[in-house]
Amino acid sequence: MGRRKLVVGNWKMNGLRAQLPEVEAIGALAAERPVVEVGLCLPATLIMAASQVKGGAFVGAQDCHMKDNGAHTGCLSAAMLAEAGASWTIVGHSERRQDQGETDADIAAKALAARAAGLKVILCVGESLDVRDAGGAEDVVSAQLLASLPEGAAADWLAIAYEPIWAIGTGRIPTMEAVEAMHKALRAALASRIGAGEANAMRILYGGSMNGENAAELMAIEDVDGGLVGGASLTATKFAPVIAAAG
Ligand SMILES: O=C(CO)COP(=O)(O)O
Repeated sequence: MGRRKLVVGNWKMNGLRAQLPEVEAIGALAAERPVVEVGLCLPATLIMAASQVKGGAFVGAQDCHMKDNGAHTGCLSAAMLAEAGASWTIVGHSERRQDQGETDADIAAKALAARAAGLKVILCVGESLDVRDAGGAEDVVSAQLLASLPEGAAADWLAIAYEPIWAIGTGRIPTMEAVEAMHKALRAALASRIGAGEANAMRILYGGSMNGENAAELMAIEDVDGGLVGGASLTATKFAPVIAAAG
């Protein structure tokens, strides 16, 4: 189907300038493996310095505001992040949906703001453990995806990350069958909104305790087009086998 694998590290609230050598080492790994698209979504304070040493990796942000500018103390617009050197941003991570109370509508608006500033976007969705245990997680997450999907969603600027909340930072992952079923359902949901051609071209990443041990198996699943990686992206040593597993 020709979807280039996309492997992105999300450093969350981790990283000072002392970690720039890790960025540089990950950038070197990415340059060695151009078949995979590799990036790091960093704390905003590191974006500018990281873009000087990023090698073959792209540098991204972890969130952006939905407005271009204005009275929003402490927030950063997509244009600010782009100017600092970001070429991608995450929107809708479950930690922000939870900690900052972001709604599906907020997330769609953020994605549009990012696109308007020239950023590519990783839009995150995923279910809680209660939803997983109750059954029907595919329907719940598909509905969440369609509710937060921005207008004009297209594969050349948007990727989706499926991140089961209960798998984030826990060392637990769903069964391969469950991941396969979810990614298939999400692609079908995308097709219902943007058409089969665009949906087939769009990358759907898996995230949640992905590491060097499980990445190859996860990324071998037909509709898994890469990973959004937290803890295992913080050093080049840990991230290297995840990147290698993608191609
Ligand atoms: O939330 C995640 C990436 O956005 C996943 O984090 P972990 O890989 O640390 O579980």
